[in-house]
Amino acid sequence: MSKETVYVERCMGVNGLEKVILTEVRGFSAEVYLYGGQVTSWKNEHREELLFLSNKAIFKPPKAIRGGIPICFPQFSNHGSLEQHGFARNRFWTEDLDPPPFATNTTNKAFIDLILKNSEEDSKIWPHRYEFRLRITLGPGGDLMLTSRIRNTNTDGKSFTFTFAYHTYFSVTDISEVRVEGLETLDYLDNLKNRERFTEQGDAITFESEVDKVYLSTPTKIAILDHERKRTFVLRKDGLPDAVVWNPWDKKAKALSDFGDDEYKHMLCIEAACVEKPITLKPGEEWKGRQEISAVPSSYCSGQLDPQKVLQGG
Ligand SMILES: O=P(O)(O)OC[C@H]1O[C@H](O)[C@H](O)[C@@H](O)[C@@H]1O
Repeated sequence: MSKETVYVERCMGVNGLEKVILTEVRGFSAEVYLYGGQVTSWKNEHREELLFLSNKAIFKPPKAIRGGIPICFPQFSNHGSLEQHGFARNRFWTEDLDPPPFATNTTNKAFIDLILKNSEEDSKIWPHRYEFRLRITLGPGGDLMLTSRIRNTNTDGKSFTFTFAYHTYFSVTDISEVRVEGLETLDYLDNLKNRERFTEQGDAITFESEVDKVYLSTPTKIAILDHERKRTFVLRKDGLPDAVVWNPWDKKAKALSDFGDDEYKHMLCIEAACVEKPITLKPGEEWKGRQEISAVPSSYCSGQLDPQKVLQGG
């Protein structure tokens, strides 16, 4: 008798924190912690982990979990008076049992709806009422989709403004063998140079030192090529014009207490974001931001493998 797929399973994760495991028929899976509303794992049909999660990640509030896909809301980075990356990543989300319908109906079965609302405590630092609905879906082909719907439910007539990011940590074999496509020639703000604005030169983005840049008005599709593993991640986004690229490299890695000294070699953050032009919502208005990631064999998507290596059969 064939084992039936359990698409959504609720269980306990590290330190007794609640988590949800999504599984698809072909064997892909994803894990989501209610703490942070955070994806911490995304595996392909061979059970290979596709996201980076630090060996030193701390699963203990109020610390945010280092890795996976933290949600930065209502503030990205330190662009404002709130704590770094806002508070959504270290709050307990709840399951949204009756979410409003989506415009497009799909037949996906492996998904979970989460919700975060204002609390009395948070109102002291961010005096607004809101409903943040997050749907996390694992598609039949293994794609991981995150859809955020944020609604202003203020009753005092006030608008609110926020910045946002899906802070995705991709797992890569060797950062010095990784190339990012889709951000060439774009303008970016360099966080390592007081957010000064520059224009990207050259035709490929590769990595040989610390990087912390906010690329502006990027295309909706970005590819991350892991040459060594011959795997390409394709990130598609909607409603999120910017893309943050971050790798702490050796020195900054050492300064992070929840990050191994050498782990920077095996991760790259590419973050679908809205940073340069914050979003403002009037009471009753809703904003939607979507990210979809997939992992495909490199030759399929790029067609730009190193000719030298191709010739040598490497
Ligand atoms: O250490 P965290 O608060 O999680 O932030 C990690 C990183 O997130 C983003 O990528 C920012 O652009 C970086 O400046 C920051 O260092």
